[in-house]
Amino acid sequence: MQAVLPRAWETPVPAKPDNIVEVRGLSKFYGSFEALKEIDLDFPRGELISLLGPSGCGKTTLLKMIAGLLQPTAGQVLVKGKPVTGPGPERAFVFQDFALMPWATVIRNVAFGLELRGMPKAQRHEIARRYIAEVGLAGFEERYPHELSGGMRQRVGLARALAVDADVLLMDEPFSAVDEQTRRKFQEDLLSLRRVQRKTFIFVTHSIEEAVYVSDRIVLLSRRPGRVSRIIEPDIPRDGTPDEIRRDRRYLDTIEDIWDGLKRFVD
Ligand SMILES: Nc1ncnc2c1ncn2[C@@H]1O[C@H](COP(=O)(O)OP(=O)(O)OP(=O)(O)O)[C@@H](O)[C@H]1O
Repeated sequence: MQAVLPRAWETPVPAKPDNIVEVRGLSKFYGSFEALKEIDLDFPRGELISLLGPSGCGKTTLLKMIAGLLQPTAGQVLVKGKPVTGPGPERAFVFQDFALMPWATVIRNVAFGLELRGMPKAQRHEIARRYIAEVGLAGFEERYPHELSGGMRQRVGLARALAVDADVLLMDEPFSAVDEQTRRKFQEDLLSLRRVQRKTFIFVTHSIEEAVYVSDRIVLLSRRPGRVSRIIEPDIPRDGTPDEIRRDRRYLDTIEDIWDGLKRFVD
């Protein structure tokens, strides 16, 4: 009997993953010091991805190369399929110290990226007000950074990044400078922002718990020169309360599993 061959139009075409950022063969030397080695990574659109690894493994270096703030020694970063040669409007970097202008009000700080683009004041302030409200700072538009707590300044930094409507938000330890309560509140805000906006968040953290709690995907880097050691997709329930999630067996087991992998890199 003759074998029945599938006809061309019946052959399923595998869907191309929608990767907004692709990192290909990326290496970085600082002089003769090798900080990162041959990194290959895909960052799917709309996901929250964290970079985790021992101190000095090159997390910030990787983030800055994705931002276009630092040139790789070898390899390249592609954003929407195009090679990165410098910073671009589709990526916004939220700095660790949020780099707010101390002499400018919250609204001016949030609207600053739009001001640089030459957008008229009324229009940029309308947009800025929307994002200030979205990060929970309505009513603080006319305040100055020194009048705000660390957690509030952090939100201003986030609102500024959101206001320029970048597809990718790059965050270097966004939760490091605040107390635990603010940190947890901010994590919830980040998760709800991710639900409503289809942004891709890439962030550096030192906290395994935090990475597991907020991430769709965790990239674990090895000790320097940093390489991709593992990629973890935490399978934890997202529909419970924060306390329920933090008590869930899968959440706790994922933390344990990552710690097992990480502790061999710690001296
Ligand atoms: N401009 C620079 N010149 C020389 N060496 C650098 C420079 N920037 C970073 N390094 C070194 O490269 C390595 C990676 O630095 P990077 O800040 O990317 O690591 P990291 O994983 O973010 O560190 P941490 O977790 O401690 O914040 C470190 O050993 C660091 O000392």
